[in-house]
Amino acid sequence: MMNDFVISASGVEKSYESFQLGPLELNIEPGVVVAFVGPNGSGKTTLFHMLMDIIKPDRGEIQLLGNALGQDDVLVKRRIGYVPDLSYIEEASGRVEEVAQFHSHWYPSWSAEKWTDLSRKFELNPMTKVRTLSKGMKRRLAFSLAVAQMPELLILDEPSAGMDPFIWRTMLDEIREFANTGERTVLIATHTVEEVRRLADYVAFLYKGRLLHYQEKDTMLDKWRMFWVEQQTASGLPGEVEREEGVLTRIVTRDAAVTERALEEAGIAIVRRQAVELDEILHYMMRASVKQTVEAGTKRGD
Ligand SMILES: Nc1ncnc2c1ncn2[C@@H]1O[C@H](COP(=O)(O)OP(=O)(O)OP(=O)(O)O)[C@@H](O)[C@H]1O
Repeated sequence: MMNDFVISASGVEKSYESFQLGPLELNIEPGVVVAFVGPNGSGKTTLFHMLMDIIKPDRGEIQLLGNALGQDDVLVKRRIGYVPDLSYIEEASGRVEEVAQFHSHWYPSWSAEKWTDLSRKFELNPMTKVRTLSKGMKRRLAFSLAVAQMPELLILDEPSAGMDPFIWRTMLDEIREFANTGERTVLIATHTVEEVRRLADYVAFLYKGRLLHYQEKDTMLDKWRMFWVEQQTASGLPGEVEREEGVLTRIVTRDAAVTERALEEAGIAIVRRQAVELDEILHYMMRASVKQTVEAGTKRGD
């Protein structure tokens, strides 16, 4: 399996007692920022752990930066910056500058200049003992170390958790600047819509271990629409995600063009149309997934 993707996952599965991830197909091209969204327990961290080879998939194949996982791991890992959900920083001993020193030896693309800049912006005192840092400060440190590595691939698992709003803005600016060259790839798991809005080129929506949507954010914003129609229409139009009957019927669609065509063919005029905001799209995705799961369960008699 040779390709130009930064990440390529095929038929990847991982099962725990009460959770199954996959089967997952995912191809991520270089130079993009992908936001992984989805409710708690949908599998974001599990997926990142598999990418980082912290856990092994039960089935399937993952290629990272052109290498199958499990081969040349050390060399590949040196090209990846990773901010885990529970950072190893929690257990790091020594002072901030010692941890940075250690990093600089390990990662060949380490930029001392970038580290100096980030440690200043994130107010990291080189002499402070890492274990005495507050939760948010540890997060700042983990983020700064990962970015100063200047990796080809940056994987961030809820990086803003515990950060104050002021420093959060600094982090967003840094991620944007980091991704701006168009050569580096960033994966970010987040519950913050603003991070998706400001950073993402692609949105990956996970629900109960399944990748239900993987789409360019701008395409998504173009395709999702709300239509209001006067006449009653058969429900379940192509693209329809949700509807609300009233004086006018409001239809939410994830594919405006196909829904519009179906309405046209049925001779039904759209009296009003409106764009759907990103937070609403994520909300509807979530609701549609819950509904599908309940319906599938009812059919199976769960
Ligand atoms: N070692 C494990 N043993 C058993 N179950 C596990 C293990 N690790 C993860 N899980 C389960 O896998 C599921 C997915 O968890 P994961 O942490 O990947 O979700 P997430 O999308 O990152 O959630 P959050 O948004 O809360 O961070 C959860 O139900 C979790 O309990």
